[in-house]
Amino acid sequence: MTSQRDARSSLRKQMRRRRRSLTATQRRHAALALASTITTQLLFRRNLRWGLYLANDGEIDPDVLAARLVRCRRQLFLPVLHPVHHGRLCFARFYPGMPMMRNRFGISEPAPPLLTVPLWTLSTICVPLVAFDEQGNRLGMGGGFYDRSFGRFSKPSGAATTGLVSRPLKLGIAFEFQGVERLPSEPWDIPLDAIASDRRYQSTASSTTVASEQP
Ligand SMILES: Nc1nc2c(c(=O)[nH]1)N(C=O)[C@@H](CNc1ccc(C(=O)N[C@@H](CCC(=O)O)C(=O)O)cc1)CN2
Ligand SMILES: Nc1ncnc2c1ncn2[C@@H]1O[C@H](COP(=O)(O)OP(=O)(O)OP(=O)(O)O)[C@@H](O)[C@H]1O
Repeated sequence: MTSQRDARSSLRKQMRRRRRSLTATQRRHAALALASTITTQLLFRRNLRWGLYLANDGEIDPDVLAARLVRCRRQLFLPVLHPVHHGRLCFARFYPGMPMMRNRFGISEPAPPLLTVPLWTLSTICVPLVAFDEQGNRLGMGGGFYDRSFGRFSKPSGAATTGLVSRPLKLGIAFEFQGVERLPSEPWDIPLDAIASDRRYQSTASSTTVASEQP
């Protein structure tokens, strides 16, 4: 158990170092390529409400994707550290130019008063990754925020599901080099439905259905 924790921790360090070491040009190319891998998918046209993130610690930047979503009149939401439920995230509507404040990790988030929405009302949540595997297992920054937030909505039951549609679609976002053959999963890990990188878009083995709605 401890060795598994050590392995995750050293992989986290290694991947974080590698992504921070990219040049500005490499980052720009990757951000453009990432946007292309997503905008060519059906879900880009179908899905209206997108959870994104503001790049931090060398993460692949979804800013080009965000600009294209805004141009296509999609609604954007950003994660905010939950003010009441410690260790969880809530998602707040984001408008370019709105007032922002830094959270305790130094990441900008929409400032109060917040327009938060239930997680299941989003169609896609782009999840920042430190590492991932083909099965949809993920390694994040180690706070457990996404796992805790997804936990209640992971099963295709109740309000999160209408017919075959399971919401939100959990779309992991990363540089291609962050992919590893096999990540040991922990009991609390919620697998991703799909992964988008600067090279490809791929549904994972854990994926059930693609969340979609007509504009
Ligand atoms: N862009 C982005 N936003 C995000 C996340 C993320 O991974 N990326 N999160 C995903 O969960 C949440 C924030 N979680 C985070 C967890 C740890 C650290 C971090 O830098 N940890 C430091 C030690 C922090 C400390 O002083 O306690 C470190 O590991 O160096 C950052 C964000 C919500 N927003
Ligand atoms: N659903 C949960 N309920 C309670 N504790 C949890 C849950 N999910 C994760 N944790 C706790 O959070 C800690 C960090 O988990 P983990 O290493 O999987 O984070 P991560 O997936 O890398 O981070 P993040 O989800 O923020 O990207 C773990 O030690 C675990 O105890």
